[in-house]
Amino acid sequence: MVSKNQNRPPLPLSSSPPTPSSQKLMGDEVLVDRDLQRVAAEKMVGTPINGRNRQVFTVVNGGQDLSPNSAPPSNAGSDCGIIEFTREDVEALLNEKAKRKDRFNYKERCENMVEYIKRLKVCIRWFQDLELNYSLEQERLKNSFELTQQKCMEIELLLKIKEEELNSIIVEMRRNCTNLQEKLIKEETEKSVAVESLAKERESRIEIERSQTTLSDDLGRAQRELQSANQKITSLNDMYKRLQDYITSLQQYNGKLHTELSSAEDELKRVEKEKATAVENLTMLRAQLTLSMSSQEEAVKQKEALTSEVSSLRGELQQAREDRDLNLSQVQTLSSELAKFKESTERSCTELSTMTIRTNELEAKCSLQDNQIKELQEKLTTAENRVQVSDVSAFETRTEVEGRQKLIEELRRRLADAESKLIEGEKLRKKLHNTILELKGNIRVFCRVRPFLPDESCNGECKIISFPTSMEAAGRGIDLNQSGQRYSFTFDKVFAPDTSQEDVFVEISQLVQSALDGYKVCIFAYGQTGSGKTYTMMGRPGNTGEKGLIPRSLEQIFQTKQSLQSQGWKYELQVSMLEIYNETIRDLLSPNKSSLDVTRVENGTPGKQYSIKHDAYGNTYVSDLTVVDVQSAKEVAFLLNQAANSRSVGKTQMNEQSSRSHFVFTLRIYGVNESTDQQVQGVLNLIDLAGSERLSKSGSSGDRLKETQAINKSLSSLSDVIFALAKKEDHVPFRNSKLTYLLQPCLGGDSKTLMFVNISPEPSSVGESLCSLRFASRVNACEIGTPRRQTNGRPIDSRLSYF
Ligand SMILES: Nc1ncnc2c1ncn2[C@@H]1O[C@H](COP(=O)(O)OP(=O)(O)OP(=O)(O)O)[C@@H](O)[C@H]1O
Repeated sequence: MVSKNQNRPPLPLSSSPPTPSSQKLMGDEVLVDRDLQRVAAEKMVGTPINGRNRQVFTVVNGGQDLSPNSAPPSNAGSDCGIIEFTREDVEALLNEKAKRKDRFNYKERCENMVEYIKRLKVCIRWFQDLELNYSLEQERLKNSFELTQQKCMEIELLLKIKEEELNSIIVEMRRNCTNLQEKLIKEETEKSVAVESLAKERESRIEIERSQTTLSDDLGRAQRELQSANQKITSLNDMYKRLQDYITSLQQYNGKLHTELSSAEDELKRVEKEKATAVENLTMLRAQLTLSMSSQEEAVKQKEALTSEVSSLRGELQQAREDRDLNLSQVQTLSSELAKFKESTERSCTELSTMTIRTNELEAKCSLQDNQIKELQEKLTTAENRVQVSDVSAFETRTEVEGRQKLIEELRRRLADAESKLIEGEKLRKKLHNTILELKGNIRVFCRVRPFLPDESCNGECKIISFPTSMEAAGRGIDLNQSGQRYSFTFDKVFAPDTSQEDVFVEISQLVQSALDGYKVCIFAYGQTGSGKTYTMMGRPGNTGEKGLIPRSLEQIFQTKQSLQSQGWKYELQVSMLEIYNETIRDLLSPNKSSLDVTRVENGTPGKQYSIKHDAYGNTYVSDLTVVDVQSAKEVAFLLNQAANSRSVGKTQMNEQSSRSHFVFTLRIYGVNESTDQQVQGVLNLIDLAGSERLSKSGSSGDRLKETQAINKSLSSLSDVIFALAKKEDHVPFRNSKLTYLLQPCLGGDSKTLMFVNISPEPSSVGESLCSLRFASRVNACEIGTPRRQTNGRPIDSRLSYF
């Protein structure tokens, strides 16, 4: 019964209660048997307890089948080896019947019972061990159940989240589904439409097939055209390459110009140095020449004195010779007389002695005269020697003077050469500078400082403006001193207060010439009130020496027009003048004076409203503007006078006659060369802007205040445009004011533009001057593109074209 057999088959699952026979047989032990049987059955084989099967352990233990033989290992009988019981063993033990030979042999019966009890005890111990193992296993399973439950909860939570996610996905998908359904419906409608159109297309296809034949012919023709177009493309490509080469050569030319410029500058420096040395030499030679001239004059004087002395000595000598000859003849006469007397010695001794005395006297006189003659001859020789010496020295001086005169001539020639080279070099420098600027595409800026006016006084201490003298900055730099702080600026040219109107014009004459060559040229003057804008542009009325740029430009244009006639050029010139006053355009040449007053109402409608328009070719039009054909500078002068009388001027704190508007003078030039069939179309715009001062400075009120506000608005629009251009912004606010809209072609590209920034030297204007210089400096840095020459035909209605 007690078995050590491990391979014994496991106890079958059974919950059958102990048979009644065993109950009967066992008597009071039946209870024990039944309990043991139940406990063994329950604990060993997982018999349902309280009707519940312990199947759950199977699940908890990961699907491990909890078969009866999977019972925890038992230690039963560990003190006497491993004793294991099977169900049959236990049942056999419980069902074991007492073997009794003698029913009343209680001893035997007792022994049997003891034996049986022992076995039962072993079995019970086995059961107890088993129970202990089971309780341990139960504990372990409980723990793992809790763990699993926790995991379950987590999984449930995850599942919940997942479910929510899935729900939202489902909602989204449902929405998508609805959309798709809608799309489907739409597609279906489209499809039906498409089907319809397909039918139509089929019909049209038949139609097309019919026309295909025609098209095939066309295709053949088009292919031929394509071939010729391809040829054109090839030739255009060639041209493109040629243009590329041309650009490269232009770039090289530019580089060459740069090197030439630097070499010209070097040459200029060298020539300047040579000039300085030549001038120095010349001064030295001049001094020497004056010295030698004075010494020559002295020598000539000496020579004259000596000559007169020599002639007087010669006279004296002649006299002495004559005396001597006379004396000699007397001596001869006396000698002959002596001979006669000697012959007649006898005749008179007294006479002889007298005669001897006389002869002696005469001989003594003769020898005296001989001595005198000798003396005079000596004197003559000395005088002649001196004359010879002075002649030699005079000759020497003359040759020296001639040599020096030759040297002076040579130096003068070299100086003239150097000066002409200098002028040529300067011209070349200007030309190269112009070319570089044109290539750079910048707006050029000239700065002009006006002199102090008679009613303004300033001693050296309050000098706020100075001009640097260094080689690089000379003529181009200006320094402004504000409360001890120095601000330096450099422009294309800086004109000091003593620069004449003519000198200023010389600098812009080339630009004016460009207008005749077919360029759009725009020159405008910017600066605070009273800084000299009108003086620069128009000059001082009634003083021809102080004519401004506008009259001078026109004179030059008419002169050049005249001289170009011999080359076959014929020009037509048209003038228009307008002003922008309080953001309104006024036609200054309008024969109808009322048109100047835009606020005036005629026949129920207000005065003319001029509008600005730009076409695709960069031409600007001002509707209804008066354009006058002009033939001479005088005619223009007359028109300028007429316009000046119509201008809006007023008195401000800063200027007696202050321009309260922007004045725009336009000269349109249309040129044809009949011999070469060339055409050019240039425009010259000369603009005198209104003063740029702040309200506080202008001391304006009432109408003046309104004017100043309008001026400031348009000038600030101008600066906005300039800054937008400088920053290369996509949007440039040209339309913000009439002025900027009118100037759009000049500021936005195409044209050669020059700005004068006029500066007042007054210390009280230092703030305004600084603002003007800063603005001008930004303008100088502003790139507007490369100017283009306009050589096409005139616009359809050229009389409307403005810029
Ligand atoms: N370079 C100069 N040489 C001599 N006088 C000058 C010079 N520049 C300006 N002036 C004189 O200064 C005064 C003011 O000049 P102007 O009227 O030209 O200034 P403005 O800038 O046009 O002023 P506004 O904006 O008020 O019209 C005038 O009397 C003018 O003759």
